[in-house]
Amino acid sequence: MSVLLRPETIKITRSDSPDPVLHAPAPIIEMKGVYKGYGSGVTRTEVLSNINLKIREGEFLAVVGFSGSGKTTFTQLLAGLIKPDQGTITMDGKRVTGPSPERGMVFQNYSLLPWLTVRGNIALSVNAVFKNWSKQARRDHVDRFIEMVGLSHAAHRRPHELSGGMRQRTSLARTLALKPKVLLLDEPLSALDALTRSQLGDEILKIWGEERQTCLMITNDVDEAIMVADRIVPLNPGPNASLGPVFTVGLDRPRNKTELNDNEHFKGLRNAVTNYLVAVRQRARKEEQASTQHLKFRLPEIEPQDLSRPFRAIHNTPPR
Ligand SMILES: Nc1ncnc2c1ncn2[C@@H]1O[C@H](COP(=O)(O)OP(=O)(O)OP(=O)(O)O)[C@@H](O)[C@H]1O
Repeated sequence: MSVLLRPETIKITRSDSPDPVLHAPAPIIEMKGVYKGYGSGVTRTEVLSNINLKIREGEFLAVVGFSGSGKTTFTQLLAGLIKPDQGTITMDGKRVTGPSPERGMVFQNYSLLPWLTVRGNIALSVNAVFKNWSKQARRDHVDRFIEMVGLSHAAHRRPHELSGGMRQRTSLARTLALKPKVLLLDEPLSALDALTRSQLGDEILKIWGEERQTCLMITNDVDEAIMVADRIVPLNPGPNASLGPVFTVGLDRPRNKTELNDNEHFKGLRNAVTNYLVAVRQRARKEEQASTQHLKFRLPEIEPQDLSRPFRAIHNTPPR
């Protein structure tokens, strides 16, 4: 099994594809020397370390990483929900200092308001962002996005009356309806069963194809990343997680999962990304073991006492 650990960009492209570097559109988002950790003193956790990334306008970028590596932290930084400890994040050349409707985020756990219907959840955001529009225009807009995610029949239902897939569709429609320039998807499919996951993945791609937003998806599934992305960036295991080399996907769209299973390019790319992730995890574990090896505890030299029969203590007590 070959392990790819080259630090430069790894390009696995079809020979007839245009060179993705030469034809690269301008970056819409740029992260420069970004560090982020939580807590202070001995409880401090360094999560992300020296993150440098350019997200190109209109591209679909997937960030893959193991659980706990800092993927959510990464998306929250891009969304402006949290601030870097060091470094800068810019969008269209302007510094990201807080959340903005220009960067829409779809969360792992739907985060819908339970007392509102599908329409109500979407309308709440639309009414807040497009205050200047007429009531009818806002209503039509909400209906358009409900239809886009195939939920017209369930528009009146509340979250507890929806399946996981329908909740995630509502969450997606709510974010898309704000017409963000950049769509941030934080493991949007991870809570779904395999079939719904694949269907909703296809729908996200269809919508992305129509709207041509810039899209960043976080996932822990390499196959899923290859199915959707133009480029894949691994997030190395934390603490102090940094980004790995960029893998260019270069497969024609639309991509068909069943057909790709026999595609040599797909298999090669899957192996390359998976091997990279496995190798960096092994290296991280070894480094962790090495750093804790000197922490050996010396046990005090004491004889353990048998406390299982407390009555012996009474019998052994010398007479007064
Ligand atoms: N608000 C916080 N305060 C303290 N530690 C945090 C906070 N948020 C995340 N962490 C820690 O940061 C690390 C990375 O968490 P994060 O949620 O970004 O990873 P993740 O890759 O998205 O994980 P998962 O795939 O399990 O969702 C973890 O060790 C987590 O415990």
